[in-house]
Amino acid sequence: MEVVIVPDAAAGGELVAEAIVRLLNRKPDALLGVATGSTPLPVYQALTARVRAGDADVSRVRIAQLDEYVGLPADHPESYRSVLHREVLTPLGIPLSAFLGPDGTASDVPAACAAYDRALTESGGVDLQILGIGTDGHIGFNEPCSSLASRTRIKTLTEQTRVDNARFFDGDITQVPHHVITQGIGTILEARHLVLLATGEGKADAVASTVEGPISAFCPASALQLHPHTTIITDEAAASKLKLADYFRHTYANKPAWQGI
Ligand SMILES: N[C@@H]1[C@@H](O)[C@H](O)[C@@H](COP(=O)(O)O)O[C@@H]1O
Repeated sequence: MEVVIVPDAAAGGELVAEAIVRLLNRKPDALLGVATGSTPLPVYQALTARVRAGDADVSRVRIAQLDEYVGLPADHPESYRSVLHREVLTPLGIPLSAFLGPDGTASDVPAACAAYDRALTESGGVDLQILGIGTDGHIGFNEPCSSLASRTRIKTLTEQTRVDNARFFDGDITQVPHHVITQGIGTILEARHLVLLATGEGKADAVASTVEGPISAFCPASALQLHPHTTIITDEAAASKLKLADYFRHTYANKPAWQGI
């Protein structure tokens, strides 16, 4: 697990955009796993700038969704499909035909979950998965005590996550769905490169548990310790509870630039 402490969210966005540019130059039809939430937005902005500057061609890239609310119509502005359309596909000029995601409106949700999990495998697997982290250590919508071997399935949100996400629903928690579809932790761990971003003091405990805590379903993101290629990118505030922060800084400062993340 590599931990990179960056001065601010914009620097983190540029670092991840650079990793995606390198990936696309090596594999133009890469499957890029994207997350919602406010943390990854600087990545999408930096990537859009790099693509517009001609550094990478996204005409063959494919995009995979991490999670989705159950029951929100697909065209609801806060369905994750709509959010990703707005924040990722439209700015990058990627057509919907290149987008893979679960159907949050399906009448048979377990079947929709299994179909999406299968589709990810059949499409060759995710090459680079962008992740945010919840204040309780969730990744995707795998809440604490999710099985570390879980596959894509329906989950129930904790009260804390619904409170955190109410800001996207005019601050009204009653509008935040209780149920979601999320790639499982086992599914997420199949991506070739996992890049988790965390910014702000509110994520400091979750980051410390993820990086330095025991591997435990109580902090779902700690499962990333099992993955051979995980990069954790944090700002100073989110890194503030890491005991090994100086070691991580030293390691990254002495890494050859050609190596990337
Ligand atoms: N399902 C999403 C997660 O994928 C995201 O990581 C988390 C944190 O969001 P933010 O980056 O806005 O703090 O929010 C939601 O719960």
